[in-house]
Amino acid sequence: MRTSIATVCLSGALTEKLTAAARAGFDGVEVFENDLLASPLAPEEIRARCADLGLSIDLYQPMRDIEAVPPDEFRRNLRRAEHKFRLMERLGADTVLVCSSVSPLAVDDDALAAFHLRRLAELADGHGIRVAYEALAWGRHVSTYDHAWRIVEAADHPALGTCLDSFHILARTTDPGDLEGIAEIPGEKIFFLQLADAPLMAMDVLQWSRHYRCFPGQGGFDVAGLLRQVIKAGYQGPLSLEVFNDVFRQAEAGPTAVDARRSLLVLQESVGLTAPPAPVVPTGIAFAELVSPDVEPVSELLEALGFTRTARHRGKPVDLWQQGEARVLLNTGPGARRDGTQLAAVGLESPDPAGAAERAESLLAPVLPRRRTPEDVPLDAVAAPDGTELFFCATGRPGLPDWTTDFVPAEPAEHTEPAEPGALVEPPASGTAGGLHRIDHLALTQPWHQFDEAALFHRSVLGLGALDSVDVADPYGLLRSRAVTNADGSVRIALGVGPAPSADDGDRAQHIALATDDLVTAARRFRATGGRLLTIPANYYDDLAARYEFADGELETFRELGILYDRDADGAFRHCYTETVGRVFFELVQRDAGYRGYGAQNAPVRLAAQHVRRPVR
Ligand SMILES: O=C(O)c1ccc(O)c(O)c1
Ligand SMILES: [Mg+2]
Repeated sequence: MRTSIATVCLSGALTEKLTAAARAGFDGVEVFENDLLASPLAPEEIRARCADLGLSIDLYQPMRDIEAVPPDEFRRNLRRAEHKFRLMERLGADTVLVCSSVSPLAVDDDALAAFHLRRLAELADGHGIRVAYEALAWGRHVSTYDHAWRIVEAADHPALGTCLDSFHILARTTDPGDLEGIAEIPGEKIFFLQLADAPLMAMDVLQWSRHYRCFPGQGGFDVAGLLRQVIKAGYQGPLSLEVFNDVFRQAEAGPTAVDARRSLLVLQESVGLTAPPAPVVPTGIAFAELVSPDVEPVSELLEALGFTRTARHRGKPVDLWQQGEARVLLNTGPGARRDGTQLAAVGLESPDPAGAAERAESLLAPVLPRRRTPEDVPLDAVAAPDGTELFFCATGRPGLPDWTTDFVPAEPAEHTEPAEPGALVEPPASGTAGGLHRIDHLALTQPWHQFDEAALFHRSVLGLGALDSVDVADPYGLLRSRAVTNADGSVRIALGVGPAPSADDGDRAQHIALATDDLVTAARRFRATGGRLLTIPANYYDDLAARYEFADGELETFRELGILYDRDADGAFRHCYTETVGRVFFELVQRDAGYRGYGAQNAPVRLAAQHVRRPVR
């Protein structure tokens, strides 16, 4: 089906919006009246610009407060409509959206509403224009799709149909039975379909609609269930996104348009309209790559954690540090000097790296060059919305490109023969010196305007499942966090976001959580080798003592080492934190098999402790 996007979804001037929509691959747009009014371009010029960009103008909107008003008012409305129809002819738009009236002048009289809409449709017809009547969820007398349809049916004019908007429908009902009436509407009388999702919130519906809509798949509505009914009805028009959202209004139009189109691609797949390459769910974290201009502090930290530098890239200043199954690449190449120490890339162990990349590409993930230098093993990689490079890896699996073959053992120094594929998969002789054996999870703080996009990206592109988002109090704002994981928890990524645009985007913290079976021993070893753990206030431990019972001496040990504790119905979680280098710190975690969380309960205390250690700017 054709895809379309309302100009109100995107930031910027009309021409910027149109360019962004076209670049993201939309077929058409809904032109919002305000965007046209504010544009220096004449309607003919807008029409030409759209044509140049390959965009159709699928809808002009909105027209308000037309129907069921006193005769004088209606006469004025027709005059207004005549103006707009002439404008639409110049624009080359053949469908206009009419919202159900919110005017205090409107009366509760369906027959009158039908009569007025019929008169409007007759006038529109003379200009070759169709009228699509939409029930606003807060309409004065008409606020449901079935009511709007009854009026359209009664008006009985070929140039009059209805517009369905998933927000207005799903904001008013969560009962799938209430959607079944949609399939009863003749498909050709559904003139337009607007799609939006929204987080489930208990608030005034108009405010909810105007500020919190999001793209399908980013909220809590069953947009797919609604779309199935619309398809069942025989609807043939475009799938159009209409999202009013305070964040998207500020964010750059280009990336927002891509996020929007990805959401539609995923929605179309979910109802069986399209069949892109299936997701290939990652089965583990092959490596985390840090780039850093400060080799020494990072190396010292890795050493104190018990990592061993086992290999070096044969062509670049990239070292492989290993401990058990935990692998950290430390890249000190030219790119490293730009932004300080940060987590720049993640290797995801993939059953089918090429298939994973095809899936990602089909969902508009930027594909990265397969080789960083001509000698490198060709690896499939894409960029996540925050710029993190995701490599789809096959570590030591014959027949597939193996990233470890680009590395040669670090010792002895003169040894430069390329290693056999898989040669580095075995833990080095040092084994798990620090008692840490794998990466438990990665935590990536997203740019403030990309949180919803990031969650949708990781779910749809990587096939990970998303947990509910949680709010976490930071001393200087409220953070949101949402984890995405695979089924067995061998891949866990905690996506986070700050409260507002950060003054310095480089502040976005990232961390690597390393798993241990014995946190107390691991923490002691870390300290004994010169590592510094984040200090946690005594008040926290007094509170723990009130909430849980501990074995003799356990709480005192936690207090001494700065270990935080949480539990859910299925198990306990013990964790502590290293100091931060650049944007990056490490977490040491001991997770009982059943525990599913990330210690969010403790995050406010941890965040406050990290602020104490960092100079306030
Ligand atoms: O919030 C509004 O006024 C408004 C306008 C046009 C629409 O299509 C809509 O769904 C809402
Ligand atoms: Mg709408």
